[in-house]
Amino acid sequence: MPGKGSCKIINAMQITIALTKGRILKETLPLLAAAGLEPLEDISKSRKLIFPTNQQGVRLLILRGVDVPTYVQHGAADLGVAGKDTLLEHGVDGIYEPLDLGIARCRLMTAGIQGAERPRGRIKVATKFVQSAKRYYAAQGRQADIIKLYGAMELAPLMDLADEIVDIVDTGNTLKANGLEARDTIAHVSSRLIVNKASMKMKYQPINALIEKLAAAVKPD
Ligand SMILES: Nc1ncnc2c1ncn2[C@@H]1O[C@H](COP(=O)(O)OP(=O)(O)OP(=O)(O)O)[C@@H](O)[C@H]1O
Ligand SMILES: O=P(O)(O)OC[C@H]1O[C@H](OP(=O)(O)OP(=O)(O)O)[C@H](O)[C@@H]1O
Repeated sequence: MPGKGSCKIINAMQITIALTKGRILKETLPLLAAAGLEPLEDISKSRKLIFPTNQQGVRLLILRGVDVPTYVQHGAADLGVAGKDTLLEHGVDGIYEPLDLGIARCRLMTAGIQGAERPRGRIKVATKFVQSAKRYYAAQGRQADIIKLYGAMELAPLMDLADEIVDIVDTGNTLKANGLEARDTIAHVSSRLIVNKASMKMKYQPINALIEKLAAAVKPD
């Protein structure tokens, strides 16, 4: 018969993984499957946010990307998968980043109107990546007024809301379709496995086993 304390031990071994929904989720699920971890139902056909898996005690949370580091930082999830762009914005206090999963690759870049001269003095920059933009322009010695947007950044230079934007670029098609050109690369982005620092200590064995299996599943560059 299990004693009173055994429940705690089982809970301590519960592993919660926060996944970023959308394009990252699509690329994460095959990696998890290769590591032997699969949700018990089709996530794409469900409105649920928590999914048990084929491994007892391991569950998946489906979140917006921006919320994944928050769940992991506070220990509401032990592990997470998030884009490097999101991690650069959020900061990595209380979080380890042990593995580059090599998925959802893109670049965080500055962009502006095709052929337009870049302003010399103070520059207006529209972006949802406020922290990364601030750091980037400061490192360049440029004075920048950062305007926070939540999407469709490409519109900002066209409507004269901003001189430049800081956004994700992959093929460059979105910029081109809107008459913009990519300028400087701020960061190379891919999705990372992140781990709560306390969880890494308390649940070292199962977490490390998962990291090793995922590392083996990651495609080399
Ligand atoms: N065109 C792209 N190619 C490859 N990876 C991308 C691309 N766009 C975004 N990503 C990566 O995927 C992550 C999620 O982007 P996605 O566009 O799916 O969601 P979002 O619009 O940023 O967030 P939400 O849907 O929560 O508002 C980004 O944080 C980035 O790491
Ligand atoms: O260089 P490209 O290949 O065109 O990709 C870049 C675009 O991809 C992302 O948007 P997404 O397609 O995810 O749409 P979103 O606006 O919903 O984020 C990102 O915000 C860029 O707009």
